[in-house]
Amino acid sequence: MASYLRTWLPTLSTQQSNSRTTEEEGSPTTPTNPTLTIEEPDADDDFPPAFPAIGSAQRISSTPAPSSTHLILQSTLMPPPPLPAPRIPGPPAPSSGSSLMPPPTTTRPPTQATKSKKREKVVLAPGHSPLDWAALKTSGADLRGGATSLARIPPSVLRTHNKRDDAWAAFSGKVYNITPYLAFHPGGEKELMRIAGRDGTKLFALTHAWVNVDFMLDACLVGFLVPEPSS
Ligand code: HEM
Repeated sequence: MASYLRTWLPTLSTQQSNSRTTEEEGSPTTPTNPTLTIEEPDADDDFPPAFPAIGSAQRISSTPAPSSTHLILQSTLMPPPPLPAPRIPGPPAPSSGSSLMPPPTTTRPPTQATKSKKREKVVLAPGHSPLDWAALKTSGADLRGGATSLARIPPSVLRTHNKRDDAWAAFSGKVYNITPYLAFHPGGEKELMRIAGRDGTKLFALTHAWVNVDFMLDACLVGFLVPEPSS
């Protein structure tokens, strides 16, 4: 069968002969014309061609499969694993990164210094949500307490507007009538009244610097804070 195939596949025959020559390092005895080299079927001759072909790029690039002897050889060369450290009974290492113990900060009760000041949750009256304030602002209602023009307001004048029904406060040089906003303030009326009649820039920035006071109270602007006139 192999001889028959070789007659039809001369290239295969040539390849086989060549590969055998390379493997056996023998002298090349194969004639150049494969059609003339019809050999008798031989049991020893029935071997498949080398795959990948000898000298092919595939064979060169592929690494040889590790044989069992190769593995054994490698393992004998490997150093033995380190012995575990002997366990010494005693107190656990303090705040070791690998320890499974919880950090002492979570096991110790909080001291007075670590306790934060509790913020009281303010419940706004119905109809006093931030959306309601936005609607009131754009409604055209008088939120300036009767002021028709923007005034120059010294600290002495500002101080007189410190009542619940007449409260002004200054923020970054601008004076606002905060009275209509008191009931809408998410932080509560009490907190907002702390700056009634004075400059609240610092306290405002400390509490919530992210709030845009100029936008929220633009309809409440009554004037600008100016230095006290010299007498
Ligand atoms: C007129 C100026 C002010 C405006 C327009 C204003 C506006 C606001 C707004 C919009 C919030 C909600 C912020 C948020 O949820 O992120 C808020 C919360 C708050 N404000 Fe003001 N605020 C003013 C002045 C003040 C002042 C002077 C204080 C006094 C300390 C204060 C104390 C608070 C507090 C404690 C909260 C938190 C409320 C909470 O967590 O529920 N605010 N304010």
